[in-house]
Amino acid sequence: MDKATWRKLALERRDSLSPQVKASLDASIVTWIANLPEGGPRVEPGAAIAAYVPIGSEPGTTAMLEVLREGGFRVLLPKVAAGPPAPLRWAWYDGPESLHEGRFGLLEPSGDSAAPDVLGDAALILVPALSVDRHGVRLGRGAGYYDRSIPEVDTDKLVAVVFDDELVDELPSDDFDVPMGWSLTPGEGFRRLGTS
Ligand SMILES: Nc1nc2c(c(=O)[nH]1)N(C=O)[C@@H](CNc1ccc(C(=O)N[C@@H](CCC(=O)O)C(=O)O)cc1)CN2
Ligand SMILES: Nc1ncnc2c1ncn2[C@@H]1O[C@H](COP(=O)(O)OP(=O)(O)OP(=O)(O)O)[C@@H](O)[C@H]1O
Repeated sequence: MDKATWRKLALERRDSLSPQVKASLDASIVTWIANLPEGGPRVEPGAAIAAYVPIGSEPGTTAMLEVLREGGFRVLLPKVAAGPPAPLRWAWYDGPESLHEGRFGLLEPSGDSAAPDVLGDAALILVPALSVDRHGVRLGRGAGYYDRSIPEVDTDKLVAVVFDDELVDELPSDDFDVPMGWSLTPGEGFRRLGTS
């Protein structure tokens, strides 16, 4: 099965989740994040953590940004620039009222973008994904934004956030795919990838 077919199937499955089931799965994801670093990657108090603003059927809610802030972490969020796919820009999260709609219906911080290399300061990067496999291969939305943004980042800092049935044995991969070191799912929490 090619990436496009995997993507289509994952999106169809996500769209078929009832609002109640989705809300309960999202709440579990928020709890795992609120309990960091328990059971997950090492992060020091006050560290910068890059996250994303979940929209539509994506796993999680903005509550995960709030619990990170309440936990004393500084939160970076991606901003998509105009034009063809390019490395993501990053800005600091400053509360729900500071988010506004950007490209593709995404919610982004309204503040100025930080320096392009600010991602290097992040202790952890929560990466939105449609699926991830046990070797760390991530399936995203297909524009290559994250692959362009994180090539230099340590694998141990990269966490693909997916629903449990989206953690699979093997996905098709390309040379430019940046491997993830962890998955985060509602049922299993943080799990290391790529060790087998
Ligand atoms: N919440 C969230 N934020 C994120 C991502 C994500 O997957 N989720 N990204 C993960 O990379 C980046 C944005 N990547 C995206 C890539 C493609 C499309 C997309 O829907 N493309 C459609 C065109 C839709 C339109 O033109 O309105 C397409 O290509 O068919 C959206 C976002 C950065 N921020
Ligand atoms: N580092 C890179 N530099 C330039 N182009 C890239 C890079 N990484 C990926 N691409 C291009 O991006 C396109 C999409 O890649 P892929 O299907 O892996 O996206 P994805 O990781 O699923 O998407 P996203 O990161 O937006 O969620 C490919 O056509 C590929 O050529």
